[in-house]
Parts: sequence; C-alpha cells; structure tokens
Amino acid sequence: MPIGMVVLTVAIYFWQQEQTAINEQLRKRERLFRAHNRIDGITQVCDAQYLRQQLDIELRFARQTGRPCALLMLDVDDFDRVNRNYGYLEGDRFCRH
Ligand SMILES: Nc1nc2c(ncn2[C@@H]2O[C@H](COP(=O)(O)OP(=O)(O)OP(=O)(O)O)[C@@H](O)[C@H]2O)c(=O)[nH]1
Repeated sequence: MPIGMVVLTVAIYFWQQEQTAINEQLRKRERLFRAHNRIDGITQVCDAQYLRQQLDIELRFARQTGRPCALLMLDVDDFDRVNRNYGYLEGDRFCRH
C-alpha cells in the first residue's frame, strides 16, 4: 500500500476519534443544560418532574440490586407567616439558606 494511503487512513482514524469525543462532550453539555433548566432559581432545588425521573431511576436501581433507598422530605411549618410578617424577599432569602 502506498505510504500516502497509510497516512490518510491514520489521519481519518484520528479525525473520527476526535469527532466522537466532541460529540460526547456536546451530549454531556446538553444533559447539563437540560438539568440546569429544571433547577429552581431561588432554592437551587430541582423541580418535581426531575424528582419523579430520579425517583424512577433510583427505585429501579434499588429493586435490581436489593439495596435500600431513602427519601428525605423537609417541610417548614407555617412558612406563609414568614412571607406575611417579613415580606416575600425575606421569604426568598430564608429559602436560600
Ligand atoms: N418567599 C417565597 N414564598 C414562597 C415561594 N414558594 C412558595 N411560597 C409560599 O409558601 C407558602 C406555602 O407554604 P406551605 O408549606 O404550603 O404552607 P405553610 O404556610 O408553611 O403551612 P404548613 O406547611 O401547613 O405549616 C405560600 O405562602 C407561598 O406563597 C417562594 O419561592 N418564595
């Protein structure tokens, strides 16, 4: 085989490898972007749709592996009073911390 063909084949091989890596990076960025869109601006907590998807994944994983799965829920009692007494901006600040 002429040397030119060998060089061209190797070059195409590396070019293809690079394209695959770039595609993978783009897919990762897209996943991050989608996940980012599901995050509440104030609390930085993911939305209900994201929670449902993750629960689905985690429960399936727990069933398959027999490992335990836990869910922690927090509820601030009477949070409405914080808003009424100190205003919504203070309520938002409270949620952030
Ligand atoms: N400041 C602020 N208030 C919010 C936000 N989202 C919801 N709220 C307020 O949270 C209150 C609802 O909270 P709940 O937990 O349902 O009600 P609660 O007053 O805490 O009552 P209990 O949980 O039953 O004790 C409402 O007054 C909403 O307006 C937010 O992003 N920022």
